[in-house]
Amino acid sequence: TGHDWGYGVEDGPSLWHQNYPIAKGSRQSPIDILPQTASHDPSLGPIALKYDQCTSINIANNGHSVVVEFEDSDDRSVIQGGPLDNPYRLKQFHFHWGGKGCRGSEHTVEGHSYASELHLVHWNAVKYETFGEAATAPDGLAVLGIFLETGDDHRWLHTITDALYMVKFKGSVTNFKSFNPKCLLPSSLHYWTYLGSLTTPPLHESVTWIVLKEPIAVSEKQMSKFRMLLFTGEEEDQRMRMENNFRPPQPLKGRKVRSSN
Ligand SMILES: NS(=O)(=O)c1c(F)c(F)c(S(=O)(=O)CCO)c(N[C@H](c2ccccc2)[C@@H](O)c2ccccc2)c1F
Ligand SMILES: [Zn+2]
Repeated sequence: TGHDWGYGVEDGPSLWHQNYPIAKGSRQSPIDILPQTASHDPSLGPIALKYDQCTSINIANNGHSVVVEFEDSDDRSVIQGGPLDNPYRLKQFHFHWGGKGCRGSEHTVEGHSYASELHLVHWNAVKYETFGEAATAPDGLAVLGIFLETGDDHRWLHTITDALYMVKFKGSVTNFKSFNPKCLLPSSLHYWTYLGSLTTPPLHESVTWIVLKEPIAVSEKQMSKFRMLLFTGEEEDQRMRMENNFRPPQPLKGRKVRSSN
């Protein structure tokens, strides 16, 4: 069966509700963030990212995004603090991006889209046995979102963009060891946080979103390397460039967005 969803006219975000009715649920992501409306919550402490012992395994094109997977058999790389009651284990990170010079982020800030958005997906291994189990629990996942805007070259993103040619086709995977995503963080860890969902099917409403306020700068040349990836496999004759793999903002439905300071 493979995946029954995508980002095209025939299988895109506006149609996902047909196979995934939760798409019209009460805590869907992404959202448009309104900084003035976000309530500053003094009880919200800083987030802590303990990635120093992290172990990346591989980089893959899964037909929806480019994903770097991590070893998550112990608490070697976790996010904690902020709105989280437990440490959450880093499982993978991936990106969303647009077409040439267009919008591509999932979250927007007062309607403003960024060129791309990096998601670091973590799961609550304290309360749940497996990430699959965590992925369906209301407090199972924590995703750290980082905006990418075009500007100067990002010296560490090269490690990723230089590897993309090896995973051009859907289903391709290659070794990608000892990459520490700490190098992709902006200088400030100030954030907005709210309760939401995965932004791709199965759209489980299991995510505590932590979106950093400060974007990182990447060059247009680096962004263009993401766009040479393909949604399609090597054996398919119709080549489809991987771009605009983002879900648009979803209704807030009364949710509160909180702000660290
Ligand atoms: N924007 S988002 O963070 O919501 C997001 C994506 F946008 C996204 F593209 C992926 S994906 O893995 O690349 C393909 C969709 O499954 C995942 N991956 C899911 C996942 C991976 C690791 C740990 C938890 C969740 C996805 O693979 C998944 C969801 C539910 C159950 C199992 C796996 C994901 F979480
Ligand atoms: Zn994502």
